[in-house]
Amino acid sequence: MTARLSLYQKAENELYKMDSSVKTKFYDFCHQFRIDPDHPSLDLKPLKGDGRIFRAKIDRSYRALLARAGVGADGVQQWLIVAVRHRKDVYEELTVAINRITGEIEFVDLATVGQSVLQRAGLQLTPAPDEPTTAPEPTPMPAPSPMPAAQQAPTAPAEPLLHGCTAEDLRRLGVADALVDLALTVTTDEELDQLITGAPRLTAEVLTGLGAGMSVDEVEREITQPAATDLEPGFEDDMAAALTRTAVTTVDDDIRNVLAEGDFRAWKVYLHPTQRKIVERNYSGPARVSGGPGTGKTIVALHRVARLAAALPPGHTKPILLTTYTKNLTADLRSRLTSLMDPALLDRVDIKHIDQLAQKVINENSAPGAQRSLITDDRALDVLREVLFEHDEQRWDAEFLFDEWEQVVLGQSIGTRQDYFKARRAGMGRALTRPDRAAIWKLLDQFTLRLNAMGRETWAQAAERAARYEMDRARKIRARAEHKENIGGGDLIHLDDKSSAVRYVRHRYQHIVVDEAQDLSPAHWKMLRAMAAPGPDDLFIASDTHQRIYDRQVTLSTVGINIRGRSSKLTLSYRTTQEILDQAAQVVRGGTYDDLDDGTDTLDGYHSLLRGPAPELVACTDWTDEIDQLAEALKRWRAEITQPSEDGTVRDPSGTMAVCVADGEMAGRVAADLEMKHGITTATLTKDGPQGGGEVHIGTMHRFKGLEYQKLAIVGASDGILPRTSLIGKYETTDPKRYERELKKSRNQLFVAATRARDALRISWHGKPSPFLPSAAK
Ligand SMILES: Nc1ncnc2c1ncn2[C@@H]1O[C@H](COP(=O)(O)OP(=O)(O)OP(=O)(O)O)[C@@H](O)[C@H]1O
Repeated sequence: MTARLSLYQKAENELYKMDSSVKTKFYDFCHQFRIDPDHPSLDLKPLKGDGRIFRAKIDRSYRALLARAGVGADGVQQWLIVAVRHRKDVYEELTVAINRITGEIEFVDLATVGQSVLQRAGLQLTPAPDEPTTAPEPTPMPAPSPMPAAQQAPTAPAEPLLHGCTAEDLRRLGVADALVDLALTVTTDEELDQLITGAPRLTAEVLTGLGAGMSVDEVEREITQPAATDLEPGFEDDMAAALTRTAVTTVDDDIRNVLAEGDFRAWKVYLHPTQRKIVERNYSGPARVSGGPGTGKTIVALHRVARLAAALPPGHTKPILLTTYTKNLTADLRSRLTSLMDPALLDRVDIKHIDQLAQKVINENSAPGAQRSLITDDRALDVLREVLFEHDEQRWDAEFLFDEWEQVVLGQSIGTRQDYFKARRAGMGRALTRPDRAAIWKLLDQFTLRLNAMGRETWAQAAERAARYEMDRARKIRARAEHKENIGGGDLIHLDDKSSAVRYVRHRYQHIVVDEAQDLSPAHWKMLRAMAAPGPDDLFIASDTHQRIYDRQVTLSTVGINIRGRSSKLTLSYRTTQEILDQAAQVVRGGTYDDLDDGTDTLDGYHSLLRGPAPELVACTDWTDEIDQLAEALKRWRAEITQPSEDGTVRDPSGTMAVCVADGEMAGRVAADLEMKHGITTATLTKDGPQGGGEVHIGTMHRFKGLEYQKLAIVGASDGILPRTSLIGKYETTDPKRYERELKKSRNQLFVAATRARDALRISWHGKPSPFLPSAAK
């Protein structure tokens, strides 16, 4: 090998989409280049313009654009492929520079900037001359010629879109020099979008933020500063050092597999600098990452698990726990982690959903045959109703008491009547006097005794019991450590601690990583806290309280988890287009959201670089009309997805489209109507994942947590269904605080559902639209 070759991330993404015949020639090109970059068949030549950029021949039609990236420590010359272009699309207006904020190598091709902007800036693109033997080609993308005077708009030129910023501001924020003046001439959103599409990453993020109305200071705080790196003087000329900071793929014999993996590979390799910092930081205690939907919280959590596992000393235990709230998400985490990690290291990670973990603890602590079986909340409520009926109790209904039990009694692990008298009931609505509390305690006591007698317990009860066992275990570990310290260290074998179980008991895990943490209950947190010894990197929490869809509130500091000073935020959505994100943000706008602690969380700075069609908001006349129109949309989407690509491949549409509804009954109706009336095959989303082999996934909003689909339809978004007035309306007068909580839960469900869509979102209703869709009411 005489040259080391790397592939710029944007170039790799472009290559994924190219025809397989071009890819094959590209592999051959790379092979030849690494052996001898000066081989005559490659025809490596510097381009005019920037001077740092070279072009080399892949085949008759395609050219690789390359930059020299210094010499490696082993003396081998390094080259970076910044783009692969058809020879007709190579112009001289190309630049390679080192970004003053990130220190990364950035490539800018002005051919990707919109014509109107270039024209306004008075720029002409010059086709780069190709080999002289080539017959002259008509200039494929003629430089814009000035418009005839008669056609020129008589009105004053439109105001620049970024009129509040100066060139100096843009430079300070990290916009690539080659694009600063052009960005300031942009006058419409469309022009800005086009400029952003071809721009380097930080430039694109900064301009998107400014275009969305963020101030220069906000962009600096939310986008620029998190991406900043310490740079030595003279960094602008040190391409070899810049290469180490740039997201690239080293080109080796594996490049064929790399390109074959396509988009799937992106999240495994290219972490955003803000994501990478969170993954790589050493935390002195519990840490939290927050961020809107699709910003990569799960990706960060997975990479963090991989990094923690790689740092473990060799062994055969599972010192890392990766957990989340639901079963189907746990399966998803497992499959993504499997594709990210070496199997030997993966073996050191325990992947369990939170209830599975609680059950494991309970089983370990229960005598054989003494286990209680689980009962659903609905069934437990029936038992409570029976108790109330037998006591002829009418002051409080079963729902109120059940809520009180879950949120206050179990939520705060209250074990005695005296403690219940003192319990905090913030956010619970209806005030309760001391005699009220005495009566309620008695009723709840009867209720739990009855469940006990039936040999049953709810999930929340099981979680609370597991937390108590685990806290007890942690106390024993602490006592043993203190004892050992008091006696001056050493082995406890010959001392008074007779129980071998206590002697060998240890914390279950060294590191715990929690995804979708906003839905865990206080009992879950107490259990997790007790499972790892407090210390460096003990707990890592990924959450977004805007996506809390179960009625669980927790202040981590009250369960012994202190995340102060160890919180970070992600703001760039990798999943959703800006258009979908704007629609979804309307749903939760104006609400206040906690940060799992005493502070608040916002979606400030949340943005996307992806662009797509505006979400469709569709008013229908009745259910039949809604289903008919849905079926039409699904068929249209299917046709788009199965459109053959350049090389004739047709994509399998299964699992790329989904329909989301408010409840299970509606899911059944939609599936039956689509299948029977329209011949569209469906699969139902269950807690174990999609069941049935059909193409379109259908499920309730709860089931969509953490998932994503290329195209998604939300059906039945009517007033009365979102929110479900028949269920929660009664609280409006009897328990206004609970009413507010229920409304928020319902809003969050719609927010979660809407942000599952990657490219297309469609929301329909009949009757009056949901009040959570302000733009639909217009
Ligand atoms: N650095 C990255 N490069 C490429 N793709 C990424 C990157 N980070 C995240 N993604 C992609 O963005 C999508 C959303 O990521 P992820 O599921 O981690 O987001 P999230 O914040 O956990 O979302 P949610 O809160 O909605 O569940 C996924 O398809 C993921 O592969």
